[in-house]
Parts: sequence; C-alpha cells; structure tokens
Amino acid sequence: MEVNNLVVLAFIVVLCLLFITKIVRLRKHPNLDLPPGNLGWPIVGETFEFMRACLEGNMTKFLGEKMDKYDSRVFKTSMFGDPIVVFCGPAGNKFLFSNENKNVQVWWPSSVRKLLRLSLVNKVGDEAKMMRRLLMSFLNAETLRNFLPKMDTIAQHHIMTHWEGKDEVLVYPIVQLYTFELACCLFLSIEDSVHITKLSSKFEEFLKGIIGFPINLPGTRFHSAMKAANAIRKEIKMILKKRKVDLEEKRAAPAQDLLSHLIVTSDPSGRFMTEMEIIDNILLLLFAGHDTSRSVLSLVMSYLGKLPQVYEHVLKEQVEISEGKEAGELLQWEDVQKMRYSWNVASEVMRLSPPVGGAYREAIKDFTYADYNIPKGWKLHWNTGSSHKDPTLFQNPETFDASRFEGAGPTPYSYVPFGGGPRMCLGQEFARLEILVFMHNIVKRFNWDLVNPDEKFKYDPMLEPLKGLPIRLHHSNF
Ligand code: HEM
Repeated sequence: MEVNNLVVLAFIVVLCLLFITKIVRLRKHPNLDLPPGNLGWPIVGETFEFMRACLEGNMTKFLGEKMDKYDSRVFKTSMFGDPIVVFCGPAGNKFLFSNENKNVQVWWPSSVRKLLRLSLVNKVGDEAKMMRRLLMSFLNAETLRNFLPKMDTIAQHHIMTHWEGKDEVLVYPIVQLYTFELACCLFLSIEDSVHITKLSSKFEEFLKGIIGFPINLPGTRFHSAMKAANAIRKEIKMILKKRKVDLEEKRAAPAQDLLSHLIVTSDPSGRFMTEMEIIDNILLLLFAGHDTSRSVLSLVMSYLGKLPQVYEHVLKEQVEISEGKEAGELLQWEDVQKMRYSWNVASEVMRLSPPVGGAYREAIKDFTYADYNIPKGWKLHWNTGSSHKDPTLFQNPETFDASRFEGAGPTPYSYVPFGGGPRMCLGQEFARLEILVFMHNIVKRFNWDLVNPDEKFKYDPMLEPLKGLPIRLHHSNF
C-alpha cells in the first residue's frame, strides 16, 4: 500500500474513533430526550443525502421530507463527522438568532475554520463583537455611499468589456468578474485586470474546498483550497506592507479602501487588528463579498429572462432614474434609494432561490428547545429552506411576486437570506448596492432570453447554474 493511502486510512480510523467516542458519550445519557432523527453511519452520517439535495439545489425538499418523517420542526442528523440538530421555520430561526452568547455561539465546519484562521468566522463573544464593529465601520451605508459612483463606473466598464458586442454570454463566470473586481477595488484598491484575473482563479480553488471534509492531502479539494488561501494571503501581505509605507508617506488615503481603513482604525479600547487578522479578514470578505452576490446576480438574470413583465417593470424604474440625471452622470445614493421595485425583485429572487442554504451554531450549554434536550457541544443548523416556501408564511409560495416585500414585508424570522441576530451577514448593504448598480446598468442596455429555460441551479457551496447560464442578448430599446 502506498504511503498516501496509509495516511488516508489512518486519518479515517482516527475520525471513526472520534465519532464513535462522541456517540458513546451521548448515549451515556439515556435519559436525554433528544430531537427525533437519524445519526446515520459513522463519520458520513447523512452527508451524502445532504449533498444530493445540494446538487439538486432543493433544500426545501430535503428539509420538508425530514420534518414530515419525524413530524417535528427540529430533528437531529449527522454530517461531515458531527451530530447536528436542524432547527426549522421562524421559531427555530428566532431561537438561534436571539440566543447568541446565551445558549449558542456561531460555528462553522472545520474546513471553513481552517481556511479562514484569524478572521471573524473564528471569533466569538466580545472579541467577535469588536471585530464586527471594526469591519462594519467600513461596510455601513454611510461609508459605502461614497463608493457608489465608483461601483457604477466599474459596472459600466465591465459591461462594455464583457457584454457589449456579444450575441450570447455565459452569465455565471462573467458576473463573477464584476463582483470580484468590485471587491478587489473597494477592499484593496486593485484595479489592474491581469492582477484581478490571477487572484480570481486562486479564489475558485479556494471556494471549491471550503465546504467538505478537511483532509489536507495532495489531490483533495481541501488541499488545493489551503494552497490557494496561502497564495492569496501572501499577495495581500505584500499589498499591506506597501500600504503601510504609503500611508506613512501620505501617498495613500486612510479612507481609500477597506485595507487602509483597517490599518488606521482601532476598536474603542484602542486595539488595532494585527497584520494577520487584517489579512484573514480581507480574505474572508473577498470570499463572502463576491461569491454570494454573483450567485444572486445570476439568479436575477435567470428570473428576469423568464418573466418579461417583471423585466419591463424593472426597466421602467431604472429608465426613470436615468431620465432624472445629466448624460454621463454617475449613480448617487439618492438614485439607489429610488430602486424600490428592483430591490423587491432581488429580494423575491432570494426568497425563491436563497443563495446560501443556512449556517451553523454550537450549543455552549445544555438547554431545551421544543421540549427536547440539546446537549452542550452539539452543532445546530438554521436554514432558509424551511421557511421561504412555507405556504403558511408566503401565500402561493412558488409564485414570483415582488409585491410581498412592499409595506411591512414578510413576518419576522420567516425571510432570512442574510441570517439574523448578532451574527447576521455583515455585507447586506454592500450586496444591495452592487446588485442594484448591476441591475440598473444591464436592463438599460439589454434584454435577453435563456438558452436553456429549464436550467437548474445547485449548491456548491452557493447556488450556481449547472451550465453557467448561457443567455442570448438583444439590445434594449432604451
Ligand atoms: C446577497 C449576498 C449575500 C448573502 C445572501 C449573504 C448571506 C450570508 C449569511 C446567510 C451569513 C450567515 C449569517 C448567520 O449565520 O446568521 C453571512 C455571513 C457573513 N457575510 Fe454575507 N451574504 C451576502 C453578501 C455578503 C457580502 C457582500 C459581504 C462582505 C462584503 C458579506 C460578509 C459576510 C460576513 C463577514 C459574514 C460573517 C458574519 C459573522 O460571522 O459575524 N456577505 N452572509
């Protein structure tokens, strides 16, 4: 047997032992009334069933079948080597979101934690609060509004370069160039397209290994992701070193981008992030900040291609905004506030097809939920799939209806594409702006039809079109 195979075997044996110890420890408490469910096979548990649902892009079906089978809105399963309790519906979301630092804390699978080492995803309690506050002081609406004209310039340049003059385009890889360029520019002031393309291909490798078994052996997705993450870190470190000098010599401005902002800003106790914390947080934001949005933009293009009346309504709103401006004038904050219908459309897209399936917490003490005992140390999962299409929360849940978001909108905790509570997505405003700026620019120039109208989307780890979403472009009459 080759050395590599022996190492894999040893690794699997160790994982098996760890899992069995965990289960034995749990079964030592026969009096515990655990939620119903099945822990499945050692290590793999129900991972494959879960992964199949991801590939079908249908988490609602997976969750619905389990809820029906156990007649419960909370059930246990096991994935990637850990027993997990799945909380469903608004009550489950509310419980997990409002119990952060009381009964639960944020938790990510080991692959995510290992790849994003010193970043926010590995911080809990007060440390997380401080770090979130620092990152939020750049990602809030007041700061981001200054970057709107820049976002508009990038969107226009992107469309001129990659869409104009084409009869057919593959949406998914192309919108990634836009969201990644935007993130590179606003976070690191990287504008050179060759540099961006090189970084972007490393990110693709990073992304493919972020959710899965963290086996760091040559040939595994995780190994390639670790290598890619280290290469990206090296790159950010070089930029950071140079930036520090430029800031000292006043060749760079403290407010020019996220990097400068993090170098010059301390938390209220006067503590600055270390260089490694800055690097890992920028890695996190580059990842979180472009991949989710490219998924949403691809979905928006898909829904608008299928729903001409919705497209016409979005176009009308965007044309009215342009008509109120001088020729060539870039988008300003006030313009984006007028894009209400377009944002309702994007919101309805995220209700029907949430780009992120959900996230995780860990029980930090024993507690009860819905009369079941949840033991300390167990992993907990909230999800978008169990509430977004619940007919008791959304009438005719399969029907596209942007008006659901008018007025007060959905009931609390039923619509959760960005999560909730103290660990809610930090980039919601950034995402809103980049999505609306793109919608503004694309509908004014083109309408389109889908080459494969029935093309499916799968979770890998974000929702992505199976064939990249080819579309045929037609110049819009505007
Ligand atoms: C439409 C696009 C996006 C969606 C659907 C989305 C969704 C999510 C979700 C579901 C979570 C987990 C929240 C929880 O566990 O309660 C999350 C966390 C996070 N997101 Fe987003 N996100 C998007 C865009 C962005 C952008 C643009 C950025 C950064 C610029 C970003 C940065 C983050 C960060 C840093 C976290 C971790 C927060 C923490 O652990 O405290 N996201 N996002």
